[in-house]
Amino acid sequence: MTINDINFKDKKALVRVDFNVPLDDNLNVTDTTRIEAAKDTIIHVLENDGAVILMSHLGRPKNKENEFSLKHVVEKASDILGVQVKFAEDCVGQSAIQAAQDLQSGEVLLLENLRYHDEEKAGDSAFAKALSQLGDVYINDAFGTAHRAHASTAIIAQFFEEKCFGFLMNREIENLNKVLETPERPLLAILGGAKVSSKITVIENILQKVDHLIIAGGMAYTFIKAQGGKIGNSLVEDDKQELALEILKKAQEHNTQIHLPVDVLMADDFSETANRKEAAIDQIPDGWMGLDIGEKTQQQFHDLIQQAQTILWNGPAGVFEMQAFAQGTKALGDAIAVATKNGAFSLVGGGDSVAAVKQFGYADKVSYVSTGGGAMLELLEGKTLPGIAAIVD
Ligand SMILES: Nc1ncnc2c1ncn2[C@@H]1O[C@H](COP(=O)(O)OP(=O)(O)O)[C@@H](O)[C@H]1O
Ligand SMILES: O=C(OP(=O)(O)O)[C@H](O)COP(=O)(O)O
Repeated sequence: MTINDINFKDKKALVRVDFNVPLDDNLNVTDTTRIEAAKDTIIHVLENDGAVILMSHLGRPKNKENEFSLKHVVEKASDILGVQVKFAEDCVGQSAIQAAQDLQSGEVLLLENLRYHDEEKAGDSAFAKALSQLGDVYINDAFGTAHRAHASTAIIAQFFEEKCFGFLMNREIENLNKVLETPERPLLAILGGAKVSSKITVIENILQKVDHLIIAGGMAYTFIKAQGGKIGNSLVEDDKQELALEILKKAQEHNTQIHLPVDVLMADDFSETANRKEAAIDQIPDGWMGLDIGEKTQQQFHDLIQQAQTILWNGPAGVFEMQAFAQGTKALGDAIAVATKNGAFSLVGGGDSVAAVKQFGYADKVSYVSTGGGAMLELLEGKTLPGIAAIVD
């Protein structure tokens, strides 16, 4: 059953969205991407004479702290949707039931943070049932939370006859499939970021599928050291060196070419004002650390990216949060933008990678930017996401 098969007339659609958006110190929303991404699903229900009840979590509250209240999101959501969004002080109980009952077709109601109740994360069945009684149809459009087996994502679906994914969820799955299932080749994956250990399953799963794999960022030094290189004080996970060698060997078996940086921009301190120098990647002296890829590497990666037909990017090439070490990540973004303009399909995902792409102005120059961090990584690891399985099953 897809969203287009459902008749929403005079029905209330209970829509799980991921409105887990960043707020500043004054509790204003600073990035509206996830709200905008859910818009077409919400508008579809309204245009088909239904009403929408939105449910989401915000942050990781412990004790119903005000800073995690979804009331801070109401104004931005109203602006984006072009409809005044109503708000229920709780997601279950009398206030929620009354607000849902009063809701008319064409109206939108946002429920208070699901995680104000421990039952949400516990995947509590009675809580899921109570939520389900607010609506007639269930739509899951919360891709960013699809890797969580929570009440509103994985448990609630069983209480509905009519249930489906929203448009965002469909888009995310479709675009990921363009990379993982039916890529135009050559397929290139670029993995960066800080730790090998947090992405090891991604590397292992990706290795079997891609033609080329670039390993950049802080992750690269564990591979360089494992091969006998001198990495000075660069980030390293010594207990993962053996694994790094195994990965290099496996890549050969799969005929996958792994590309590591050949040079590095190093610094004598982890700070914006540190002294900086370029060096060969395996010749970093003690007291220095690699914080970005060097110019030669940027050029090599640029050329490699131009040869790819499908490009997946997760994880920055350096400490891009500091301007002094942002150049390598910018160069990757630039190269991917050029390749995309020339016809390649490019997908970017991961919290920090997406932040970098937006910060440097490449969000509109790649084919698809995922709204999921952890969710996208788990899909890349080859896992089935509970939020997806609950609808498909
Ligand atoms: N050479 C490096 N040394 C230390 N940290 C690095 C290095 N390169 C990148 N990083 C850091 O990695 C972090 C991002 O990693 P990660 O969370 O794995 O990315 P993503 O969220 O895109 O999956 C950034 O904070 C960045 O500063
Ligand atoms: O922002 C989210 O995850 P992400 O930062 O990995 O994309 C989701 O809303 C999930 O939140 P959670 O990691 O608190 O379960």
